[in-house]
Amino acid sequence: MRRPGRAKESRLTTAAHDEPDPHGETDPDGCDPRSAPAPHGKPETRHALTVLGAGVMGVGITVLALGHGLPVHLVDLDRERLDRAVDRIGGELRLAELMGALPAGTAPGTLVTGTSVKAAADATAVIEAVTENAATKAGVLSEISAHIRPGTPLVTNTSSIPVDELAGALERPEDLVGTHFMNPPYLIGTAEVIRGTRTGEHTMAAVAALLGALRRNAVVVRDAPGFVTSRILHPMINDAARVVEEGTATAEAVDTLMQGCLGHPTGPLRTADLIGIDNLVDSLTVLHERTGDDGCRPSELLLRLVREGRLGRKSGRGFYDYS
Ligand SMILES: NC(=O)c1ccc[n+]([C@@H]2O[C@H](COP(=O)([O-])OP(=O)(O)OC[C@H]3O[C@@H](n4cnc5c(N)ncnc54)[C@H](O)[C@@H]3O)[C@@H](O)[C@H]2O)c1
Repeated sequence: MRRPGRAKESRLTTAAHDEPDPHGETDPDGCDPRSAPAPHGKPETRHALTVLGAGVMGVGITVLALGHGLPVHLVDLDRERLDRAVDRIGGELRLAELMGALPAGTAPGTLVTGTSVKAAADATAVIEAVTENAATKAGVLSEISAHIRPGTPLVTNTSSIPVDELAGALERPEDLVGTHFMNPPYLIGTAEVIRGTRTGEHTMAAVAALLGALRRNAVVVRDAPGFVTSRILHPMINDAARVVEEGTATAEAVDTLMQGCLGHPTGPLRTADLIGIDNLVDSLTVLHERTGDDGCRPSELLLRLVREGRLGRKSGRGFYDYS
């Protein structure tokens, strides 16, 4: 039951911008976060997230966390994207609440946005959801690890890049784990957790505690390109696009058959539009480069849609028109 006195429309309690730290190295209390002791034994019970990347997944993960009462510091390079993200987060929080996807009676967490990772010093976990590019991710993970306490879990939400590959860029590879939230994270109750060969026990315990606080069901898998879900789903969507490209059927016919005959919830091409076709092409490229599987080479149709700016729901048009 909802707590008395809390307005329904006030799920997004605060949307503030952080201030750049003029000294660059220390937190607001003047403590160097890197000298704090590493947490051992029990995982954190207090959660405060830093989410990197205010795109499709950064927004969705932020909604999930705020809706479960966790404070979030959302970081993106692009100030305009952050401003748009704040509007989308407000709308998606209301939608998630209407759909009964959030725990009733939980006061929403506080949202702060900013363009610098330095303000992440107090985070109990960092979730990275930046563009699916190994060099970009390695750079941003390595940068933020210098500003957080050793032992703070660094969670990459990569679709396909092996966790071990990203861990190679870090001084503390034991702090890195993969958690592949699906889109939208607040509606999909199961998350794939990828344990790299160097992921530490403390990180596994901390990510389990975090997913517990977010009421997600975790399935732990071994590290590999695309893990389980992307390794299966993304080549299947690529094949669906090839069927359209070859003129065998329209996108609508492919989706109707996959829904009606095979029980796919939306059809693979509607899923492509939900994922974002640019992100799908990036993920397929990662898979193709790392597995050599020709089924993962992005189809000409997907590449053309990206060239034309038809990125799916996020741009208003992909296989379908959302205008
Ligand atoms: N879209 C999906 O359905 C889906 C599902 C599961 C996992 N993923 C993965 O989640 C990650 C994010 O995907 P998305 O769809 O949200 O992408 P997106 O393109 O919508 O957003 C990426 C965001 O990252 C920001 N960014 C890029 N470099 C940055 C940096 N150095 N620091 C801070 N921000 C930076 C960009 O400005 C952009 O706002 C990718 O790794 C993707 O593969 C996506």
